[in-house]
Amino acid sequence: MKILVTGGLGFIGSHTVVELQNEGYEVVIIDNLSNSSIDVLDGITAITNKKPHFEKLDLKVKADVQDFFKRHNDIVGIIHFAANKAVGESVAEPLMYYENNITSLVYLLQELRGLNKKNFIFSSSCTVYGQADELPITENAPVKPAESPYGNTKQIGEEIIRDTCRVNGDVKAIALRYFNPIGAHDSAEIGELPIGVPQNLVPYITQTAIGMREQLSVFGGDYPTSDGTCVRDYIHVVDLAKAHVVALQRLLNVENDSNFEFFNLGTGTGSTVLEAVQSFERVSGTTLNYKIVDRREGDVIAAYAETSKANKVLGWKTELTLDDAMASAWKWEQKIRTK
Ligand SMILES: NC(=O)c1ccc[n+]([C@@H]2O[C@H](COP(=O)([O-])OP(=O)(O)OC[C@H]3O[C@@H](n4cnc5c(N)ncnc54)[C@H](O)[C@@H]3O)[C@@H](O)[C@H]2O)c1
Ligand SMILES: O=c1ccn([C@@H]2O[C@H](COP(=O)(O)OP(=O)(O)O[C@H]3O[C@H](CO)[C@@H](O)[C@H](O)[C@H]3O)[C@@H](O)[C@H]2O)c(=O)[nH]1
Repeated sequence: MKILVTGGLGFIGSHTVVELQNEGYEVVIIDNLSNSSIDVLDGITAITNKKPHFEKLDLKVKADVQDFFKRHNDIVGIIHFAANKAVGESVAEPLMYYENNITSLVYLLQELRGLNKKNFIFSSSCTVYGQADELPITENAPVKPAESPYGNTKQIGEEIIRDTCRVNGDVKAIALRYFNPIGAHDSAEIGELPIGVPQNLVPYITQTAIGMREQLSVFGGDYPTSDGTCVRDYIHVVDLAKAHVVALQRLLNVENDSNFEFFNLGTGTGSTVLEAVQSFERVSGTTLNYKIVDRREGDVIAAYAETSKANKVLGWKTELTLDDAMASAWKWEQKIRTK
């Protein structure tokens, strides 16, 4: 069965391609390489022994998207990762974010018309909840006004899919709201490759430990949490990737009342920034140079998932720990810097 993975050479997409291939799916990747490298294809192939079909294509170019689907009208499922994802950049360049994240989605959904199987999985984010009133966060928590254009593209994206499903009963869609994906494949063949100075915690930690950055700034030590630092739900990217396979299987095999569903994907456990640092120090055997500095604008205090919907309905739960994720991120960082 042929599955299209957009953004399949990116961080989460590449790990999902591996899990799909492991389950026997035939994978076609679209990526414009705006935030990834063609080398990732070799990394995937080294793990699975099967090179996925790859097309360098920009989803913002409607004619190219239409042409792609003319040649691949036997696709039975689409997993749509391709998007810009840097929160700060989206504040500075809102139209770039709206153009890329929204038009790509619309062009893909338009092409569902020509497919016999119209199954669609969308990468959403826990950012849609903002600072939730209650923790852990259930799928019933209200969607809060977006803090950034990036966050808004995820909210609008979900609405576009909901509206599409409402009038097209044969379209089946699932939005997956990721908490904080981290880590790398255990083989260290693929992992996270941020361009420039990392904005996210874990790549900043590993780059500090390897000597590329002098010191980790811990943003805020006076939050109302157990140690004063923010709480997040860090999920191993391999666990996250596997959730896409079960979500796809649900779309392919299960008849249910709703043709648009959404699920939180997290571990259900919150960790503070300092607990994440301690986990890294534990598994790497290094001492990290860090300093507590002022709060970062826009950070929510705490976010972690209530995962029982995904556990029960998808039959999925995380298997890997924060320590596993940190160990894999460290292994990956060490491998790419010694290449
Ligand atoms: N990483 C996170 O913390 C996180 C959290 C929540 C949601 N998400 C969402 O998950 C998805 C994947 O995230 P990621 O961390 O793997 O990001 P990533 O940047 O590593 O991967 C995205 C891929 O999409 C490609 N791409 C972007 N625009 C494209 C276009 N117009 N045409 C073709 N390819 C294009 C990029 O080159 C890249 O390879 C994104 O939609 C992101 O918003 C990520
Ligand atoms: O150098 C750093 C980087 C981060 N942090 C802190 O670490 C935590 C996690 O930060 P980060 O890794 O940047 O993740 P989030 O800000 O939670 O956002 C990520 O997770 C969201 C939910 O999935 C996505 O929407 C965003 O795109 C993605 O960047 C926060 O408390 C940050 O203040 C630091 O203290 N120092």
